[in-house]
Amino acid sequence: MNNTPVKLTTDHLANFVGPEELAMLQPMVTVADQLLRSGTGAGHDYTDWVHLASQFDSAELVQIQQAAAKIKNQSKVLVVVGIGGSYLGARAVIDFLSDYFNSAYPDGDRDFPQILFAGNSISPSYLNSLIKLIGDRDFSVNVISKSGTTTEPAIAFRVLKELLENRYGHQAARDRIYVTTDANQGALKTLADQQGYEKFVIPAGVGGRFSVLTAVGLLPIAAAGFDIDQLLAGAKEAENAYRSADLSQNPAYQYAAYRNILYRKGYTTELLVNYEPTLVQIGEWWKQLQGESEGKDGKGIFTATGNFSTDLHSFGQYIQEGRRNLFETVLRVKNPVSDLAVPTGQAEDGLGYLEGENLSYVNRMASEGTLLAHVAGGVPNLLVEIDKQDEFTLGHLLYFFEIAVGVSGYLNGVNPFNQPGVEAYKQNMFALLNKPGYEDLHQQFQDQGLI
Ligand SMILES: O=P(O)(O)OC[C@H]1O[C@](O)(CO)[C@@H](O)[C@@H]1O
Repeated sequence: MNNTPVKLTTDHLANFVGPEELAMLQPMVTVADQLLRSGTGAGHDYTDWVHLASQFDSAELVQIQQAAAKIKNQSKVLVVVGIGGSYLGARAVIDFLSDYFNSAYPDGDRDFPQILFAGNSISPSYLNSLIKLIGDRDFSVNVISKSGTTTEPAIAFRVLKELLENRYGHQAARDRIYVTTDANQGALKTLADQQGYEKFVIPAGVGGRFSVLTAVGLLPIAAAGFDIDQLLAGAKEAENAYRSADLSQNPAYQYAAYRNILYRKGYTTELLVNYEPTLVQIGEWWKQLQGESEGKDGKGIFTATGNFSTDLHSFGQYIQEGRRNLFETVLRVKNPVSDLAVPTGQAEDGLGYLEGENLSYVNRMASEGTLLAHVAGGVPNLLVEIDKQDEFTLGHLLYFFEIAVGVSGYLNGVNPFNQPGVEAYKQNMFALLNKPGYEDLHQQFQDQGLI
């Protein structure tokens, strides 16, 4: 267990959680584990992600690799169209593994297509800017939607499809469109069948927020030039590492259990904190994973992110001295991708004490200092440390959070695999837009003078 590339440290909880409290949760964790793994818990139809990596269909993997190679040959840009779980995982992985300014380099300096994301908002300015950025470069589109009916990606896809067809003609445009959707249903599936687009399947038993290790994430990640075999290998190792229901043997379950203990003590907001901007999108992925899985039935930890040390200069004051309902999970990279020393011989700036020190060391001391200050200020801290930023480690880390939230949801007595609350805004939006089928609500809004 100690050799895993993801390490959970809970020492800093000593002031907040008694030594016996974790053990007291063991019976509940055992039940939650059984619910999850035996397929008898609420939402059990959506738990196929538990064994995705170890049971991945090798023929599908080949299809993904071939499509990625084809995209590389045909295009300088791949636009990934999707929202929520249909883009957050790919974006998180690609950001985590990429050079910071990869996207800003000229095409000639990039070995793989530039990956752009669309359909994750309804902003017309964003879409116009994206089209401007594509310019006259060759591009392909991977449209991803499990339901095949989500409004945001559907609009973006319609726009980009038209752009492709205008540029390449109807026939050649088809060859640049890759569809990832449900195997049997949805408007996108129907369209893909009619038009003969290359199709990838989101397994029925895997919800959007758990789909990063399906074609949803793997095709864009492979197209960006990253090693999806290693990503899956890391997740597969994690399947094994976190299979025990025994809390003392399972750090992912410990994470779930400590969160539950803290939540019941009134620590109702969790910040996932990073000290490396390449982790920002991991935080975005994690927010959906946790938020949609746990925030229901009037319950659940509210999840947010802290991008440090940047945010220490914005809401750091609140964390240190504001309302005491926060806890932090610090996600730290032990060995950064590259290092840089503070230059020597410049006396005036007051940095003499740092001369020659590596920034990784300074960054680590910033994280240690912050952790000590926040704990002293009444903010419980958990630490999740990863060795390095590579595909294998990331695959392991993604699974760590997934399996933890599955158990965590059951511990809190909710169905971790549905998201009924997301429909509320959609209903209102459809009624306001006068979508067929929403006439009654449209009328109500009209009567209230809202439209
Ligand atoms: O893949 P789809 O069906 O377009 O859904 C995108 C996202 O929208 C949600 O269904 C919420 O509406 C998420 O759960 C999901 O990840």
